[in-house]
Amino acid sequence: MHVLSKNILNQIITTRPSESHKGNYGRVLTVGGNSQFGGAIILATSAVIHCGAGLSTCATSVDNLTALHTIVPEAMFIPFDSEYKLIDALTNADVILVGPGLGTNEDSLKILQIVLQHAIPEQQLIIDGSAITMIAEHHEFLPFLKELHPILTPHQMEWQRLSNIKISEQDDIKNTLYQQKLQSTVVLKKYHTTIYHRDGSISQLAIGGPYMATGGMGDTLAGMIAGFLAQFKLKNYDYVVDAAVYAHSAIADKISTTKYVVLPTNIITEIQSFMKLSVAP
Ligand SMILES: NC(=O)C1=CN([C@@H]2O[C@H](COP(=O)(O)OP(=O)(O)OC[C@H]3O[C@@H](n4cnc5c(N)ncnc54)[C@H](OP(=O)(O)O)[C@@H]3O)[C@@H](O)[C@H]2O)[C@@H](O)CC1
Ligand SMILES: Nc1ncnc2c1ncn2[C@@H]1O[C@H](COP(=O)(O)OP(=O)(O)O)[C@@H](O)[C@H]1O
Ligand SMILES: [Mg+2]
Repeated sequence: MHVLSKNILNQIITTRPSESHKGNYGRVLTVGGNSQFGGAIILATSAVIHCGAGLSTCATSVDNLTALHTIVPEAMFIPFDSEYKLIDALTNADVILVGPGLGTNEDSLKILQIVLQHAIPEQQLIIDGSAITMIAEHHEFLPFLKELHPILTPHQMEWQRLSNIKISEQDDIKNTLYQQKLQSTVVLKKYHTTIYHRDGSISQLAIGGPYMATGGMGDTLAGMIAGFLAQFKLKNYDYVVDAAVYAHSAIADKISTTKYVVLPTNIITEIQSFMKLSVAP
């Protein structure tokens, strides 16, 4: 077990080469946000953009279009119920995040199915929120995980649904056993979030705290992981995931010195300054 420290940040966050353009910093597709949970995908997409991904497209309910463009005009939009537009966007993405606020009804299920069928192992796939809950209920999706090797970001109840390991019984031995079966990276979100990597190594946070317990905090983390993966293209992406998870809680800790609770939008506002300060000297 490796306890993450701030050293991870300046290993990953580097000065950008002058001769570069948006295409060098990754194309991200975020998929989620039904008419009830639009905030989730807007937070995730905002986090992607504030981390520095080059181009971001949000596939969401048309109900969220005005809010999305008001909050992050940098994001492009496609309606997530247009099958051909979704497939086209999936084909063009380097990194795909599916699940924040997607919901779990028949329409959500169809969208998840399209994503899993059209993503390829060369892309980075992050699966969060409702998408994890649906995979837990539809075991026919499990073979896609073994083929695509995604990054799963469950909270403890989502992990219980997927793994059948009760929250009270979740420990590194049981968690690793199931995570290895899935052939996926698992970011198990909790007080001192633990990351189970595909090579069997485990990283853990020793930072973060209850001031982070606000809806949308996990959606923001998922967006940060996507934004980091899009631009920091290391062969060993484990370190990139570790860095994003560390940065999310480190920003929260910093804000919590002057604020009783830390909102996801507070984190998003701080990402750019925090990353600037984290570049290796
Ligand atoms: N602004 C928006 O649009 C927002 C949209 N959102 C979107 O909503 C969708 C549903 O996601 P969800 O996480 O809100 O609900 P769900 O999956 O049912 O889990 C909650 C259940 O699990 C239990 N529980 C136990 N341990 C837990 C733990 N450590 N962490 C958390 N929960 C824990 C918990 O127990 P209880 O609270 O009853 O004690 C409860 O019974 C998803 O797509 C998400 O992206 C949200 O992000 C909010 C902001
Ligand atoms: N007590 C806590 N200590 C540390 N981190 C916390 C605490 N409570 C919540 N968090 C963090 O907040 C996020 C919650 O994720 P999640 O439940 O998926 O939120 P949402 O789906 O509402 O966006 C995770 O990153 C988790 O680690
Ligand atoms: Mg969540």
